Amino acid sequence: MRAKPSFTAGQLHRHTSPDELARTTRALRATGRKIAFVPTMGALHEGHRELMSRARRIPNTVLVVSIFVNPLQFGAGEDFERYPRPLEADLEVCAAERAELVFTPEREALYPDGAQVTVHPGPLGDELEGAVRPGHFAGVLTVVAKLFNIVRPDYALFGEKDFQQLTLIKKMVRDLDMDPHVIGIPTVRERDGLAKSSRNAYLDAGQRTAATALSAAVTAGAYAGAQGAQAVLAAAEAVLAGTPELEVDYLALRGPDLGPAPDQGEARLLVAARLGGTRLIDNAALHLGGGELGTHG
Ligand SMILES: Nc1ncnc2c1ncn2[C@@H]1O[C@H](COP(=O)(O)OP(=O)(O)OP(=O)(O)O)[C@@H](O)[C@H]1O
Ligand SMILES: CC(C)(CO)[C@@H](O)C(=O)[O-]
Ligand code: BAL
Repeated sequence: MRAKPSFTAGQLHRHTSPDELARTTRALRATGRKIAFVPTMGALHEGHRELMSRARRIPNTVLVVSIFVNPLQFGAGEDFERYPRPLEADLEVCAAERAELVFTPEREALYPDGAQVTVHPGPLGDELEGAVRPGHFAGVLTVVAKLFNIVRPDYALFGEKDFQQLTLIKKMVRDLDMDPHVIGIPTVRERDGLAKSSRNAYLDAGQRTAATALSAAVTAGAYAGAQGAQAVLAAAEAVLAGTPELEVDYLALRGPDLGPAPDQGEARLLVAARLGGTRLIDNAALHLGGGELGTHG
């Protein structure tokens, strides 16, 4: 018989084995505690801390954080190799945020046979981020589905910074009848508006200044919402045009679930751009038409 996993409430426990983590979360659920899960790729910053802090505030929950740089979601020539992996500092952040379980699997533990069976994200997976990063969302949904099966969370928290990812995870949970309640958390920003992101560490001083144009563009677009779609795009484009260092991959106005934008009502403005070898994304919620001011999510 397998030993019962040892667990001391209030302490951080690190697991690298999927089986061991699954047994621990199962045992915790049997004691009546709920599981709140924050999946990450590490290099933890204030955005991740906000997800953890929100998770912790759900009553009677154990906070589980995963740290795994998922090779399946990186394309050839992307930054898988150089992605920052400051594990010791990350474990300190998890402890400071009072996580009780942190999962840091090796690649072989999650993909013992490679990844032959994967999750197909459907048409939205080929649009926006998916058009620029083919296969990215199949990689994201596959690892998230695996992590959900291992952790069996009651709640799973994701950032709105990666809005298309959040939308597709909600869709996967609905379409594949999964259990977790998916919670989206608004984007945490630097004082000048730049969305916090692990990839901001790649930026040199000049690029860091230029990077503020992404949030400035979606904010300008959001505030033009009352004048309609054309005005939104024109306002955002004007900001982007003022920062020629940015190579824009897309600026797109969509509905709140990333379908076509409505003539009036809730919408999302999304942008992606490259600065040298660094790719950044941002987005904002807005209200189209009706004379109301847009909001910045
Ligand atoms: N600024 C932020 N505000 C809120 N949530 C965030 C923020 N940045 C990342 N997250 C969320 O944290 C989770 C883990 O993201 P990840 O580890 O990829 O961090 P990241 O900073 O987005 O990294 P990257 O630079 O690779 O995009 C995701 O749900 C993501 O949306
Ligand atoms: C959800 C995720 C942890 C899957 O690898 C990743 O895409 C991320 O960090 O946003
Ligand atoms: N935060 C999204 C993960 C990625 O860009 O690969």
